Amino acid sequence: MAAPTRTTFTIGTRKSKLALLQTDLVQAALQKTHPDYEFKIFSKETAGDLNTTIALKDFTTKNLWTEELEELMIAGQVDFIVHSLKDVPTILPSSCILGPTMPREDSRDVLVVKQGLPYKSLAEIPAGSVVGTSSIRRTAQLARKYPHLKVQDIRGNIGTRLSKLDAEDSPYTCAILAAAGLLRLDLQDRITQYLDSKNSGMLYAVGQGALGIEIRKDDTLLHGMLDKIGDWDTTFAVLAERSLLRTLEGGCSAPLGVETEWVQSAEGSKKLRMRSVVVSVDGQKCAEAEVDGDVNSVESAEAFGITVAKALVADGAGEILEEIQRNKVVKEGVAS
Ligand SMILES: NCc1[nH]cc(CCC(=O)O)c1CC(=O)O
Repeated sequence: MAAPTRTTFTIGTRKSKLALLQTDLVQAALQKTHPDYEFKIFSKETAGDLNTTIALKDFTTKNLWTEELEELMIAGQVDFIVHSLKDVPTILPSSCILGPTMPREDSRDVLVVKQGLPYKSLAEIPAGSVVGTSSIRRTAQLARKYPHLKVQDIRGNIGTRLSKLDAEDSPYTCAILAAAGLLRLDLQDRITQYLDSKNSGMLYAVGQGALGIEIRKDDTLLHGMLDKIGDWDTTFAVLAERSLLRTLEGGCSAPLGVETEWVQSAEGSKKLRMRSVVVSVDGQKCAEAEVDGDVNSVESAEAFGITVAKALVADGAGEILEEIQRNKVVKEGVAS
């Protein structure tokens, strides 16, 4: 007798407002392509949600946001997990894979100015002002391009960060956040400036703005279903970005920025253009690469990521990353 057909699926997610909203997007898309199936949501607070004091870059475990949900999926309690792709480690447990990626939200970082202050761009923020961010990537790029600004940690969910920024006695003049989170939460009014390579030299995180749908590797039924809501342009772009990050082996704490776009080449073919930067935390050293690649399959996307990594290493990225790794080892040695 054939195995009974599964018609009910449980989606695992973190409990934050943004995570739940993103899960709703995936649920709605699947419900549309598979109207006869039922998609339930199981939400859970993860270690990453609960600990908001330790600086993110000092965590040694890299998958604070993903590990517990993965365990539930491997145990069969949930069928797939919806993540913010940028929080998903580049190496997954051997029994898990990412499914196709849905169209990406705006992938850029944005400037958010404290309520009541008049500044319209990062360039207008006065010297000595404090920028709120806890990301090593944003800190390093700010140190490089805006050395006259100071950076201070700002932690928590997006709503929490905005309240910390706006608090009357807050030290911050502005904060840098991902556009995607603000747009999804209907907080577009708070976006003062979209940041990119041209207007500010700020590149975004690998996978930013995209959703990562993680499934069990052997779940071919679900993989086939996700194919119907996936978008190849997004899937190939984020595969290439993740391959670049994996190759550099910096994990989620690498000060790596990317900017990926599809461009029409002179010969009329479509190419994936990737700008990338690795910056030392103090902003003193910087490696950059801009490469166009023929990307039209999972394999060519991953190969392209490796090509970009090589170009970055040729420009000095290896030394910068080794130095960060050395400092980490020293820090952990002192702490233990
Ligand atoms: N680092 C936390 C995080 N993970 C995902 C998002 C939302 C944007 C996205 O999906 O990329 C954010 C907030 C931020 O960086 O401002």
